[in-house]
Amino acid sequence: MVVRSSAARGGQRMIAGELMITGEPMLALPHRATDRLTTLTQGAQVLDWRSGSDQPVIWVSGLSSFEAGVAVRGGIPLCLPWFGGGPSGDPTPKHGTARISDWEEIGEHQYRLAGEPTDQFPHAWQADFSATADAETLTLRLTLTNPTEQAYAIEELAHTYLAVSDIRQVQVTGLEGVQYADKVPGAAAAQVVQSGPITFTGETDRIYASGGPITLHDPGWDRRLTAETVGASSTVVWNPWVDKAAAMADFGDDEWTGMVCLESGNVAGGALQLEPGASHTLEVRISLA
Ligand SMILES: O=P(O)(O)OC[C@H]1O[C@H](O)[C@H](O)[C@@H](O)[C@@H]1O
Repeated sequence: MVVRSSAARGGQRMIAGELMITGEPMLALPHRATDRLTTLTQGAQVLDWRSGSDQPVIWVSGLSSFEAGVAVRGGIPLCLPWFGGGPSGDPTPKHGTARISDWEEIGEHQYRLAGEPTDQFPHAWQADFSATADAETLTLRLTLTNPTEQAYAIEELAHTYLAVSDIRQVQVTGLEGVQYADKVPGAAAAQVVQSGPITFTGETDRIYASGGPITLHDPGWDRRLTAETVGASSTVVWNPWVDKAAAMADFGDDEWTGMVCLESGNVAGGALQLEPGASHTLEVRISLA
């Protein structure tokens, strides 16, 4: 099922809670909508945060599919137990199994998933996720537990899609002097050090070796958003720009101007090492500054 695009809704951004209120059968996936938050059972994915800002904070593509087993384009997918193609580049599905799995709802915006060993990731794991929000702050908590008797490395990432007025006008600060791997095809393989604020002038896809804190400055909406973390060693920054946006079926050709992904977690060289029986909690707080 394809949710009608924002354009088809008269320029209004699709707001998941609104779907409940109007009773339109548009959001086919099981979800929970409360005053501030909408989360999906699939992926334990935050779909919307109705903050105190006049403008949306969380971005969802007007072309996203909301079919079971298909990744939703937008919100906050959780990439787990690997990110991208994992350390070897081989595992599929991309970004791990968690975002397309049904989690068990154990409370209001609280979910649990018991990951079974697979060929791609031959270890059991458990994930507990919760999201809480008020007008100023959205807080995510993801606890990973290794229930096995073997230590292993595991990747995790809160893949936050943020709405912006115009990607060409925004800046991200907080990663100055931090090393990053540039994943844009054709980029040099060597690590680069960030010099000054991040600005966007083309396809951007980077893994920074720092969990922040970072600030997104959006002069067009006269807004600043901060992302503070506990237990994160990586930040991924992504905007597909023109060609990659056009190549994605679930991404509007012009939508790249209105979004940026600022993703927090532990990936690549910063993957978690989990000892037998050990747990690790990642906390991400996104606030209006
Ligand atoms: O299209 P998806 O599988 O949802 O991935 C969307 C994007 O996610 C991350 O930001 C990666 O760094 C990008 O390389 C990727 O293109």
